[in-house]
Amino acid sequence: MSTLLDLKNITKSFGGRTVLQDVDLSVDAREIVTLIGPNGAGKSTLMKIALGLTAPDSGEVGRKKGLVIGYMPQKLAIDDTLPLQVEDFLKLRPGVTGEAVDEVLETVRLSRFCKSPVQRLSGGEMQRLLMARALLGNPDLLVLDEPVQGIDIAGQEEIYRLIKQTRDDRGCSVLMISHDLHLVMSATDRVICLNHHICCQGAPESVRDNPDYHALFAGSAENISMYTHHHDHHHDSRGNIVPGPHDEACDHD
Ligand SMILES: Nc1ncnc2c1ncn2[C@@H]1O[C@H](COP(=O)(O)OP(=O)(O)OP(=O)(O)O)[C@@H](O)[C@H]1O
Repeated sequence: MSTLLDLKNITKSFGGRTVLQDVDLSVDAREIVTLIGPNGAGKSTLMKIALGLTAPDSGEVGRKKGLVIGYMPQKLAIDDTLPLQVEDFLKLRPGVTGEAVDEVLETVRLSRFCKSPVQRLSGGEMQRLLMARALLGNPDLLVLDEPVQGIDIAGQEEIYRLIKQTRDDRGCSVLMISHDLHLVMSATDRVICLNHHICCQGAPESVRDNPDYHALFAGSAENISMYTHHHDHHHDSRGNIVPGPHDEACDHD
């Protein structure tokens, strides 16, 4: 199986504060990998390092030769007064053909909106349009930064379904950030639970049942009271790793 992305021992600090400590991240061909973790855990920083937008302080970043990446940002602000139809927005990409635009609009199920002003799209439709734009270059790897932020549950389910369908149909890999393990479960092969370092990773079901996941999302993970966990580390108030168990972090035991 070929590996598209291979990051090893990535460490990154900002202003003397360690945001990523010895983090490994790999994405194989046709694999869907989801990064989850609390606010400020370093997810976007790791993604930017993977994309080559930020340099790590140390560690190795390997990308498959000739790798084409399609990036979908969290949000895109478009001036309300700008007269811009959905299909014109996609045609802004240099060298894109009308045929390619029709094809990606079909993929994200927005064909019927091709003449609509982008400002009239709902939150979920706008996210699908951003996904269409990311697909225009026929990427080997689709990188999605919180693709469902601010979208209602039905819209979220649709986008996750679409992501999985896109991988199945196009054979591309996906790396995405999410805050919600429950919703991404059906649309991901591997979940990496990040809080400055990798707390746990694996198939979604194994992460869901992992005590470290429950410790990280204490209070928000479902059925939290059912779990008893024994950590070999905890996090201080700045998120740094401190060896040994922490009674406060285990309040819900
Ligand atoms: N360019 C920067 N300069 C200084 N600090 C930064 C920079 N980029 C990120 N940080 C800090 O690094 C930490 C991790 O940020 P990052 O955006 O990677 O977290 P995240 O897990 O994506 O968070 P969220 O879920 O809130 O988006 C945060 O405390 C952030 O303030």
